[in-house]
Amino acid sequence: MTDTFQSKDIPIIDFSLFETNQSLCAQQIKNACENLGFFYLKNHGFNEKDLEETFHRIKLYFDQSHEEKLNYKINEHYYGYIDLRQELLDFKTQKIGDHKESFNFSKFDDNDDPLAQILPPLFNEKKSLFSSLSKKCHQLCLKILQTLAIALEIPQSEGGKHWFESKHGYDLKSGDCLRVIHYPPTVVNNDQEDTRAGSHSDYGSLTVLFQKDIGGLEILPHNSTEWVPVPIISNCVVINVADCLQFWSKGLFKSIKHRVIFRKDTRNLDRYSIAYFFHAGSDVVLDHIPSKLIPQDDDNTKYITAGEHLQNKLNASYQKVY
Ligand SMILES: O=C(O)CCC(=O)C(=O)O
Ligand SMILES: [Fe+2]
Repeated sequence: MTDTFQSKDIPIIDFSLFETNQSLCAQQIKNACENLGFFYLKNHGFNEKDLEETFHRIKLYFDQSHEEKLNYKINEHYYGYIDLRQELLDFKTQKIGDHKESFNFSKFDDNDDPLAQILPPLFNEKKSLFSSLSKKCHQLCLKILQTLAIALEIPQSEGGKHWFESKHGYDLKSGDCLRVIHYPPTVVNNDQEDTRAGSHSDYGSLTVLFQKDIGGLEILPHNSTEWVPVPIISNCVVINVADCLQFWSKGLFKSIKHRVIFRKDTRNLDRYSIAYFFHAGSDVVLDHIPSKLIPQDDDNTKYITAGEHLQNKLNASYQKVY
């Protein structure tokens, strides 16, 4: 990767290839995960009308009073409402928290588990919209992992293209989270620093990101010093590799830093986005991926679980105790 990397170099992968030419799809996704760790996906299968309706609901939710939102504030499992400035993604350099508020949904339970997350009324009324989005994001990520397993040539005897799947079941306890985010306009004047979301990498295996109307997302490609905008491309979702998959693949797949800045032209506008953070089950041991393309471990390698990996990351990034 050189310093001349530009937005137009971010790969756009046509996911209809998953049905028509899986090995080509696998090669393209593997290349993107190895080189940049960030790519657009078109023909991803999400219904544009449902996404419109979801964004509309999200706006209604964040338009409510602060008191109302605090009735469902984030709990010890990291699900619920997260206040403005409460999260500090770039905890090493930023002095104040991100200029955003968000709501984290746990995975949706079909069995009416009494311990399941209680949703605010505005989300509960449209629960099926959010539950189907959560499940579709999860299924998409499973397919992406299938393509990686194909490209990694994981032997059939080890599970072949399904190797990652049982480790990421929707029914497993994990850090998976559908997050909706509202970035209000900045109140800080021009010569002071403020940011919508500080520089960070994501924690799990993969992230699916839906941006809408207002740009500001930027990436810092591996070995580069220049931030590169990730413009909104209609009908495309953004996929990125996250830290756990980078760790698990011994650095073959890149989890790169990204951030959301206040662009001059849109700093006075609200921005909304939706992210699905896709994780391995908390008890899954991040041991060797059976592929000759993954560097071998030495005998002293100590394996940790996906849950331990995530906890290390989370402990550092929240300012407040719950
Ligand atoms: O809102 C965005 O575009 C990016 C959000 C993000 O990177 C995150 O929440 O991890
Ligand atoms: Fe992120």
